[in-house]
Amino acid sequence: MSAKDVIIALDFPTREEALGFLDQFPAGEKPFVKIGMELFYAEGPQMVREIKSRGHRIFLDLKLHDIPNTVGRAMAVLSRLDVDMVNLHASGASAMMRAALEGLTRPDGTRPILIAVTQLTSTDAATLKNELLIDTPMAETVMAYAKNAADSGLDGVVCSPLEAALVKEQCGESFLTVTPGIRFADSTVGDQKRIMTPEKAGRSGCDYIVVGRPITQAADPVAAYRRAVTDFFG
Ligand SMILES: O=C(O)c1cc(=O)[nH]c(=O)n1[C@@H]1O[C@H](COP(=O)(O)O)[C@@H](O)[C@H]1O
Repeated sequence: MSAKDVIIALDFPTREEALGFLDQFPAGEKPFVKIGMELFYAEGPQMVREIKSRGHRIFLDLKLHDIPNTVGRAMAVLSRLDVDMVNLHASGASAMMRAALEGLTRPDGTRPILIAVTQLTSTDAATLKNELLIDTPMAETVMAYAKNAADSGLDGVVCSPLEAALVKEQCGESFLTVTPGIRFADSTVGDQKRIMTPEKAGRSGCDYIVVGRPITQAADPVAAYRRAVTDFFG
């Protein structure tokens, strides 16, 4: 199942802004995109269908986290949307992850890729210890969540690029690592804490890098996307 690609985070508040962004790409260039809470809450499932009909692969990033029954039933609804990847929080624990997998699987046995967020890339070691009250070091925490996700039958995790190689080592080469927290050396870091350049991420066992503001806020977004692709593939 392992693949490699750059996913653009379409973090826009309206359909017009999201489509306006995509319209800058030439007709034959169809980047893999992520639709997150902002765009989905604003525009709903129709936005997903419209972007899919334009030929993009879609990671629907809604980070589900609730009791197993609720997450399983919500995943069954999401499975009717033709998305390629969905996610949940691994901290919801294994019963929730198994319910999600079951809910997501369509009657014909197919389903989108399901990945689990381990620790958000905006969380650093101090926050982990002082606010989340997790005394285990970051890498060990991410690894424990990743193993739980793998044991629950999920396809991979969202982690920072800093942990990707270790996840691959512990959970197997085909277990996907989807990594936000990507910044060019000359990018603004913003709220991200565990970051890496696309170039280094490409050499660190990341299957997919998720890049938002360094592309969407660039003066030339198409050039910034191509720069990320070139750097990532090396
Ligand atoms: O699940 C995610 O996609 C995600 C997990 C995580 O730990 N960190 C993280 O930044 N993300 C998402 O990845 C994107 C990163 O955007 P930028 O920081 O603008 O590159 C955002 O849409 C986040 O919601």
